[in-house]
Amino acid sequence: MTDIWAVPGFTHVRELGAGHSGRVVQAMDDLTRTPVVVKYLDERLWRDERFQDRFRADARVLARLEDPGLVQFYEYVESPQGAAVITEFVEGVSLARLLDTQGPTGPLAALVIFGGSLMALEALHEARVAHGAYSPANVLIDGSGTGKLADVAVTTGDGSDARGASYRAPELWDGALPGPAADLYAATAVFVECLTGLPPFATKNLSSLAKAHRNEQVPVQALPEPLRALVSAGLAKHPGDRPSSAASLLTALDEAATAAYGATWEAQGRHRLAELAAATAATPYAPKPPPRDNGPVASPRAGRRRRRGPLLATVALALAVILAIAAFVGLRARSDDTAAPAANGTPAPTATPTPTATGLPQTPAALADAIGNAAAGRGAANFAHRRDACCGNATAARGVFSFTLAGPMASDMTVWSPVRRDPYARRVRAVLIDETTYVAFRGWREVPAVPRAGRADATRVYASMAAQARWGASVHNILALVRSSPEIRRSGSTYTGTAALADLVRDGTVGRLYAPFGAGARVAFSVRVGADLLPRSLQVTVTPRSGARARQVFRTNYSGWGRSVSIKAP
Ligand SMILES: Nc1ncnc2c1ncn2[C@@H]1O[C@H](COP(=O)(O)OP(=O)(O)OP(=O)(O)O)[C@@H](O)[C@H]1O
Repeated sequence: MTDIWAVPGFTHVRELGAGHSGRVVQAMDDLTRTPVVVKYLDERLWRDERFQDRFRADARVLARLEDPGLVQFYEYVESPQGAAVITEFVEGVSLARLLDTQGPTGPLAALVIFGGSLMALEALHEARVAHGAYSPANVLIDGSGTGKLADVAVTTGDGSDARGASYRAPELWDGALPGPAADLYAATAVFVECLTGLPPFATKNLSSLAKAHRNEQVPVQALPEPLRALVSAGLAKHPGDRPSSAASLLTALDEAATAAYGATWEAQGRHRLAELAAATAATPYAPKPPPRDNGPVASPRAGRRRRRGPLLATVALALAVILAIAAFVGLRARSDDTAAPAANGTPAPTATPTPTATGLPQTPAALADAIGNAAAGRGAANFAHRRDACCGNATAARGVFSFTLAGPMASDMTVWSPVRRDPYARRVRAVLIDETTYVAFRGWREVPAVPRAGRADATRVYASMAAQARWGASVHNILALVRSSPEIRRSGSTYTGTAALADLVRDGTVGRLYAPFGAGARVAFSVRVGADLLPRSLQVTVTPRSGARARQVFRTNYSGWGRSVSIKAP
């Protein structure tokens, strides 16, 4: 029985819950002391050979896939007693719980959730894996308002999960296996729920729900007008009529959002989402047991929200504001736990005591000084960096850097293209010291910062990817972004702002990162700090004047601040 089997090498900390696909336990990796989640698969799944075959293949891909929008997959363990999936532990709340306790999120936060999910789905689909069970229960939102998709590919796809039925694409009701187009349908259905509080077809039982998904018109009248076309496209009945990829739906989303809500929609939406996540974390919650597989399938949240009167909504809002303030302290206190697992599996050192909210920096200059001093005091950290681009140029890197306020950061990293079949998808080590980059591609080679004329060979391409990752992940980048922002907004431990591109380009260190985007590009950022004011994550979105089609997103997670490193030329 799965209930009595425990994966060796992990100490259970607490039960997180049990869903359709299994029992979920927070645990500690005994070797690396990293917090993880162990999902013990339901017997129905691990005894299903078709599931096993498919999941083994997906697990091999997922173990190599790193994306800030996906709960990091670590390992799939099989034994005669059961099977378990080991993943990253996310300190946060599920979107299901957020919707359950807070109701609709408002359009900007809904767009941030939808956009973040599409970005993660694009990474998955590029790797030829479908999520297969996208639903609010499988979107986890951390304290900075960043969503991560959990439970990737953990589904038989046989439609036996009644709770997922509200998001299930028409073709799945007809027996097709889950594919990318079904993921787009599910993500759009969840977007509708974020906007309205109800999934698109909130009907009573499986057969009328199946009929609605197959035949009923999408009810877009209740949605904000500028977002209707997005929903109609994502919920097209025929998979072939939906957008051709998550990236193309994301482009449409960005264009619609910018036209309707202005250039700062994303920063505002993330801010709102972080507030909602904080209020959710502070709201007592007892999830309802999942509906019986053939029972009513309308979202368990639906009935409750439909009955909410205006008075109740006002009281709930007031309570949420109070709780958000209370939750802020709690989230900050725990923020060290949320750092990405270190590149070498070493968890971050223990946090210093939480400062009070009134002691936090309030202006861009004060924040930059506080972060710079904190980082210089620790001197080194692990980082995981990813640059997602609409059309090529994607880069992933993971490693360690050393930081001083005066000089450029020295970095020792592994760098690669996360795009499948890209000629640079092979992982290569690079060491960057001052103006020199050393790349280990067919033996170590030294590449000067200003390359000689001539065709770029692989070593030089990797050197340029590593240089971008170094500056993209750098503390200098955070400081330049914060300093060039006319104002910053704080929500919990996350600061958001909009930086001035011209100032960034003039910056002697990170300028070369932004120069190619040209005048008129829009730079929005959000940086999450720990209680010790050390950076934990950074997200930067650069939208050139040419629009969303050329949009680039840089994301970096930091951990292991204060580790001792010595980065030397190889
Ligand atoms: N990686 C994770 N980090 C933190 N919490 C998690 C993680 N994965 C799941 N959880 C939490 O564990 C609980 C149970 O998760 P589970 O996946 O079983 O729920 P579910 O999605 O409702 O079920 P299912 O997908 O199996 O139908 C949920 O509260 C979920 O938020």
